[in-house]
Amino acid sequence: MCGIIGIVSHSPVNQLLYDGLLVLQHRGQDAAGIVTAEGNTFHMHKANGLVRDVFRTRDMRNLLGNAGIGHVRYPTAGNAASSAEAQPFYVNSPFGVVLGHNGNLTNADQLKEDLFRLDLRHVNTSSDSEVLLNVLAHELVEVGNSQRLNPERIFKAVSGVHRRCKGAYAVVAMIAGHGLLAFRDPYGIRPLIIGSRQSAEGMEYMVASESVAIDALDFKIMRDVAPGEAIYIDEAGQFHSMQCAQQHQYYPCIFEYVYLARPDSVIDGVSVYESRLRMGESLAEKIRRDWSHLQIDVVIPIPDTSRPSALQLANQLGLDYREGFIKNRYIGRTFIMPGQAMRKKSVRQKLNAIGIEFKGKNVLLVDDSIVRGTTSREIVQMARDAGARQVFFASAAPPVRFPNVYGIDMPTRQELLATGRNDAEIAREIGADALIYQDIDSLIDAVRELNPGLLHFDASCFNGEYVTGDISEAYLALIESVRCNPGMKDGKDMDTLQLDLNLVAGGRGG
Ligand SMILES: O=P(O)(O)OC[C@H]1O[C@H](OP(=O)(O)OP(=O)(O)O)[C@H](O)[C@@H]1O
Ligand SMILES: NC(=O)CC[C@H](N)C(=O)O
Ligand SMILES: [Mg+2]
Repeated sequence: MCGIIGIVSHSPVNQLLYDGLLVLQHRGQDAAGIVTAEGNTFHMHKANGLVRDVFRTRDMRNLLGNAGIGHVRYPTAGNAASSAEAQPFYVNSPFGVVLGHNGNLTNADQLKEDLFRLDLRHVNTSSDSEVLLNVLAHELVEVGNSQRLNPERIFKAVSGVHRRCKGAYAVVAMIAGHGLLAFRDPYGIRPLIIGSRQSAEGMEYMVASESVAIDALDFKIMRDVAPGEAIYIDEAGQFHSMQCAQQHQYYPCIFEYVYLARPDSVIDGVSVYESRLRMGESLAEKIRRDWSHLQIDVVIPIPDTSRPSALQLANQLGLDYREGFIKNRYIGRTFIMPGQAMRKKSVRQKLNAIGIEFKGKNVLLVDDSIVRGTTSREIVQMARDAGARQVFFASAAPPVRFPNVYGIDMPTRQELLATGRNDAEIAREIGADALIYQDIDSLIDAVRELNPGLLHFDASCFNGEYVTGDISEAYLALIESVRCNPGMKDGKDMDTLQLDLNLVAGGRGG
């Protein structure tokens, strides 16, 4: 999950894009970038780091123009450390296209090979997003046939992207001399929402990963971009939209509601905050039903994301809710940091216990999820060190047992605490006296009750069902071997691996 934003205005957009990226910072802390369009010229600045560190005043001054796109990166593919993979990406033909991507392509290797062999396009990074940009550029060439692009041709090119790309993609792009294009994959796995506002000179539009950016920039929410749909705002400020996928159906990622999104966002008609309250309610029901023998003195959230669930859980059970852990506001989200050593160190730097809330008490710690167990292991120990008698742990999400291949960086089963372990074994691993997980059906109900129109969700990290239908055991094994053998990224080994991936992709008709 990265954060993306695009704005078409009647006045300079550099500050708006910067402010929008700031409120999407929770979606990616590794790199940030902005491209603005001034006539046919793009101005770009991107680098590794947080938004506030990447953009200096001189960079902002250079970002001229009344339209632009921005990106905050949380890497899932390619090289996390490489600033060459910061987004947006640029390609000079046709016309000049820039693109920012949230998600992960599951057939990127096959596409890269096809681009080189069939489309005569070279992609020099290992980023799947640069592959996506080149597929879009190629499709734009195909439909344009050296003429100026119009909405119809642009939408036809997006249909071509849908035909070729597999996986998850929410995209913002700009075509030089034309306008702003945004689209969402045919399952709508990653979120994308549109806003507008009336200015003295006419309508202005924006698209963003989350509604919180639309609120913060004082635009009004129009609606979510539908799965498979594309939005195009031309140079004259005219709004166009079209369904570009032959088959399309909502399968939004349920982990957005569990952890990724900000609680003050509304995604696909569901308030993230309210869904978290409901997760707390159903967890409370489960405790009342199956765990009534636990003598709980106090409920303590693990800041930040679990707070609404923990609060509602305590309310439902008539228990005290206390802030037993204080969060250092200058440390970012630990789950989306690269590397286990950094994540582990940061939990201790980020959270500290308040002794009186633990001393001699039986505490129920509530977190939104347990993924690698980095947070829960440390936190249970901190509760014990602070004098807790018994430490119980509740997770507002079910066990995470399967890799995510759609834009969340958890590609290997080995790193997931719950893979191959039952609840009792997981409780032992994190050192808890009892462990209560949300049931998958209750999680889905908690979200769906807020928008009954959402019939399906991508819940693959909980149930192992991959909606795109192209995820084989061989694919997962290869992704894991790349992750577990970083040495294989160089030289012959990587070539062998690349070949294997192509065979896997080819074998399934990709
Ligand atoms: O089992 P783990 O691998 O530790 O992952 C799960 C933890 O990571 C996240 O917290 P994070 O610190 O990223 O962000 P938050 O402040 O939004 O809760 C999440 O809220 C859990 O606390
Ligand atoms: N989390 C994401 O959306 C990642 C986007 C892209 N796959 C990258 O690695 O940069
Ligand atoms: Mg957390």
